[in-house]
Amino acid sequence: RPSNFPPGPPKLPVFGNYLQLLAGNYWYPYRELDRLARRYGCKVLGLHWGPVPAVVACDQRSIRQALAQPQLQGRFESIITKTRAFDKKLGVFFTDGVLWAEQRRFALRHLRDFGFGRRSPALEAEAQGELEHLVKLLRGETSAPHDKEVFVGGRALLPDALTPAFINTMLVPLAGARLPRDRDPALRATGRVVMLFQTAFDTTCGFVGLLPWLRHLFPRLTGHRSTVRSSAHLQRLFRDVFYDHKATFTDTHMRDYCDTYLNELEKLKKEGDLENSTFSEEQFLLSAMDFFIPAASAVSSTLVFALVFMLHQPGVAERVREELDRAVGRSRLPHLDDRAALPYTEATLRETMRRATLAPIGVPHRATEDTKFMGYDLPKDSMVITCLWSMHMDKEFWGDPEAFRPERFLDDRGQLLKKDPTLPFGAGKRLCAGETFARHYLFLFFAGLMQNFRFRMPNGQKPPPMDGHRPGLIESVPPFWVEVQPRD
Ligand code: HEM
Repeated sequence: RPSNFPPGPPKLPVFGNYLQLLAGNYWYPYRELDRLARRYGCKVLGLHWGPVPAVVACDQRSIRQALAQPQLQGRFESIITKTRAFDKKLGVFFTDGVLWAEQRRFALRHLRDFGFGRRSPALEAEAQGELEHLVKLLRGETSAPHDKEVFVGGRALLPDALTPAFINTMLVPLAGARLPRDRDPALRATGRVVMLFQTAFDTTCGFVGLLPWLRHLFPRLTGHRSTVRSSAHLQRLFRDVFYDHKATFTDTHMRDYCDTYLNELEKLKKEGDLENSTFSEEQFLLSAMDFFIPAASAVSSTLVFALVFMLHQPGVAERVREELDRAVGRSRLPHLDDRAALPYTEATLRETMRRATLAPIGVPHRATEDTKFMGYDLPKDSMVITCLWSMHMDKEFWGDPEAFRPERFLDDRGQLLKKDPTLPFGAGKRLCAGETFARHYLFLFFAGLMQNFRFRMPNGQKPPPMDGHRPGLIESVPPFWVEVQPRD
C-alpha cells in the first residue's frame, strides 16, 4: 500500500480488491464499498482497483472535498472509453486536461444559445408539445398504429413510452429539430440501444477495464458487444446530422450546436490551426453522444424511478396530485413557472434522486498529480471514487435513509429547503453538464403525468422493487407495463 494511504483491505495480485468487492456484492459492488468503509470505521476507504490505488469517499465532507479539489478532476481511459471513441480520447465524459476543458466549455456555451441548460421559451415550448403528445398517447387519443408498441388496452410500456419526448427535446439544441411523430419507433429503438450501453458495465468499466483481452473471449458477458453496437448506432446518427448540416451550412445563420461546431471547424481551417486544435469531426460525434446518451436514458430512467416509488407510496402520490390540483388546476398542463408553487412535488423529485442514486459511484476521477486528500497522501493516477450512494443512504446523516419521505426536504411551513444536501449530479468542475436540463424536464413530465393519471400494476402484479435495480453506468428499472388511469 502507498504510505499514509486510507485504511482498507489488503490487496490481491492483478485484481487488487476488485474480486473481493464482487464476492461481497456481485451486482452492486458499491454497497460492498459502503460495508467495508463501515467495517474499517472510516469515511475514506483505501483499496486497489486492479493495480491502481483507489480511494473511496463515502460521506458529505469527503465527497464534496474530492469534487472540489483541482488535482482530482482527471479521468481514466479504458478499453471501453476507447472502443466508443475510435481508439482515441474524445468527448467530454471520459476526457481531461485541455481537450476536456475546451470541449466542455464550447458545448455548454453554444448549446446554451439554443436553450439548453437555462430557461428558454422556445425549448420549453418544444418540451411542452412533447408532454401534450404523451398525455394524449396515455389517454388512448392518438391513432398511429406504432403507438400500440407502447400503449395498448390502457397499459403503457415504461420507459419506452417516455423516451421520444426526451430525445426530441435534446435534438432541438443539438441538431436543430425534433423528429416527426412517425419516427417515434426509431427513437424508441435508439433509446433501447442507448440502454444497452448504459447497462453493459459500471462506471469503473468492470472486468474488461482490468483485463481488456477478456472482451475477445466473452464479448457479450463483458459488455464489449453492447459498446460496439450502441457506439456504431450513435456515431451513424450524428455523422448523418453532421453531413446533412454541412450540405446546407451558411456561416451567416447558426441553426443549432452542430452548425456552431461546423463554423468553428471552418474558422480553424482558414486560420491553419485545425490540426493543432482539439476540434475535429470525430470530436463532434463524441461530444454530441455525451449529451445525447444521458438525455435519452438518464432523465427517463429517473422519471420511471419516480413513478415506481409512487406505486409503492400511494399516500405521497396523492399529496403530489392534491398540490398540483391546488396550484395548477386541471384546465392546463403544468409548466416550469409552476415549480415555485409546487414544493411537495419538488421535494418528491429530490427524494427520488436520493433514494435511487442514478449514478451510485458517480464517474470515477483521477489524481492528476501527487496530492493530499483528507489528510492522506494520494499518488498521481490514483482513482478517486465518490460513493454518492453511501452519502445518500448515510444513516448518521438522514436518520431513516430507507424511508421514502419527501418531507425531509421541506421546512415547518412546507416550503422547499434552500439547501439541498444531496448530490445526484456531482459538483464542482465536473458537475453534470445536463443538470439543469434534467431538473427542468424531469419536473415538467413528472408533474404533467401526476396531474393527469393514476398508475397501477396490472392484474395485481407487484411493482418493481424499491431496491434491486438493473445495475450499469446508470441504474435503471427494467422495462415493465403499467396500467394508466386518466383522472377525469
Ligand atoms: C437525472 C439525470 C442525471 C443524473 C443523475 C446525472 C448525473 C451525473 C453524474 C453523477 C456525473 C459525474 C460527475 C462527476 O464526474 O463527478 C455526470 C456527468 C455528466 N453528465 Fe449527467 N446526469 C444526468 C443527466 C444528464 C443529462 C440530461 C445530460 C446531458 C443532456 C448529462 C450530461 C453529462 C455530462 C456531459 C457529464 C460529464 C461532465 C464532465 O465530465 O465534465 N447528464 N452526470
